[in-house]
Amino acid sequence: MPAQSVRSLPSESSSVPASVERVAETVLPTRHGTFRLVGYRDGGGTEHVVLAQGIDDDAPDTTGPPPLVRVHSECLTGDALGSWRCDCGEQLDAALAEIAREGRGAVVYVRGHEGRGIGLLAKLKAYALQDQGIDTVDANTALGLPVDARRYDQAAEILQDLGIGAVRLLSGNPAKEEALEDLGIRVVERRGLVVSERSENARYLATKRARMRHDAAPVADAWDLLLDGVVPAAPAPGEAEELAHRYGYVAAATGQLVIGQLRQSLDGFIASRTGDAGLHEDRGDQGHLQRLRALVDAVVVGASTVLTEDCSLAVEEVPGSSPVRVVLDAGAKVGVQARVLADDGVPTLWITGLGAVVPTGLPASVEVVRLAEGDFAPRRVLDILQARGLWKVLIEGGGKTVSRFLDAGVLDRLYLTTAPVLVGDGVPGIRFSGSDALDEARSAPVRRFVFGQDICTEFNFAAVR
Ligand SMILES: Nc1nc2c(ncn2[C@@H]2O[C@H](COP(=O)(O)OP(=O)(O)OP(=O)(O)O)[C@@H](O)[C@H]2O)c(=O)[nH]1
Ligand SMILES: [Zn+2]
Repeated sequence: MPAQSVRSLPSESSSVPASVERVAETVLPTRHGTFRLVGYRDGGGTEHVVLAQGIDDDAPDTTGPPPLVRVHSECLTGDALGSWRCDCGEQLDAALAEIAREGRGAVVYVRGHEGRGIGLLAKLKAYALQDQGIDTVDANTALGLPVDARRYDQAAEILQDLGIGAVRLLSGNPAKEEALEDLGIRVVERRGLVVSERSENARYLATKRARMRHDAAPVADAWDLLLDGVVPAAPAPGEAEELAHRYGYVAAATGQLVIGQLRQSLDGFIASRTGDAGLHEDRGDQGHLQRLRALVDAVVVGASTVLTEDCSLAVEEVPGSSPVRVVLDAGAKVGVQARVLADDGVPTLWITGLGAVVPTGLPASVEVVRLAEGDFAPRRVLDILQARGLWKVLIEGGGKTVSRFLDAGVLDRLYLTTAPVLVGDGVPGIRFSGSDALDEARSAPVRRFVFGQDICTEFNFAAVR
């Protein structure tokens, strides 16, 4: 027999009137910023809280769109204990993050909603039944309890008390929208929050969709979140977790971030003495360089690298857009045929010397920046990029360029990958002025990644600055 779809009980079915009373007001600093915390008690004695930002009850802002609002049902196991059986904790976290990002909105944290209104211990009994194979809907019914006993009149009254008559609702549950509308709150938009689908919650999420009319929750793709500058709160084990672990710091960075990367032979060369740079062909780096490019605003290379490798510096193998290309080329030696100067929709900053002769007829996407000879110092280059809004920068090569940025002390991180070959003599990789005493040698906390036969060492210089 096909599973029956269930509607929640209408809010009128409950006997106790809400009639909320505002009891306390303070502030709550959280990892998403500081929220106004307002405490209410309803007519049945249940206590509720609201976390709000940018909401002025006395002078509601009627100019812009209505605020983001989440009416969040209490869930001790999900919200406080980090349970993966449901998506509550992740939704609460995502709602606070979105509200903080907009600087305006409210989470109404509704107590008494535990277990869709049946209470904590009844929910645990329902979990025990689910452990034996029945779904979340039938488990409540088997206990002789309603599938969904939640009422929303207290939430509606709280919103009205805060001067919020219309909302953009953060919820995947159409019943919440209908209940609020019935109670006089205008829902101009409703959308679910991004959550991770895991083996532990997959059945629960599927049942919510199939039997409780929930929308399909937008499932977080960890890489998409990182590209959007968001660190996934609870990435699924496996690739998502690895990506969040490796690159979360790039997504989270708010100010300037300068990352160097270089792949060299074990004895420290990037090419043979004739300039054969075949070392770069098989990177075996699981898309590491592509991912770094996709996460930064600009990628910087020296002219020699462009001349020997004719790289496009584009993001091609992973989802994401190509960063602005920055070519350091005092003598304007890079020819117009070079791929970095191609008219391929990716902007290029061609930084050349004052007297260098630059060909005419360059594509509009190429901006030529002129610098005096002594002005190619790494900090000066970074200032030029920053002035153009390019805050996250990857110094991609070659050996001289990365070494100059390292020597200038401007690298926050350096990925130095060593390939298991010995070149003996050739184009040097990392070389810098160094120091007489070994205890002054550059060091920093490191992480190591194995890329095929290569070892990549990530120096976190920012941690010791
Ligand atoms: N009875 C019961 N309650 C559950 C179960 N899993 C989560 N809950 C409760 O369900 C409530 C959340 O309801 P959901 O249906 O997950 O989501 P929603 O609040 O209706 O919709 P969203 O706004 O999209 O989160 C919380 O109070 C949880 O404690 C379960 O298996 N059985
Ligand atoms: Zn939950």
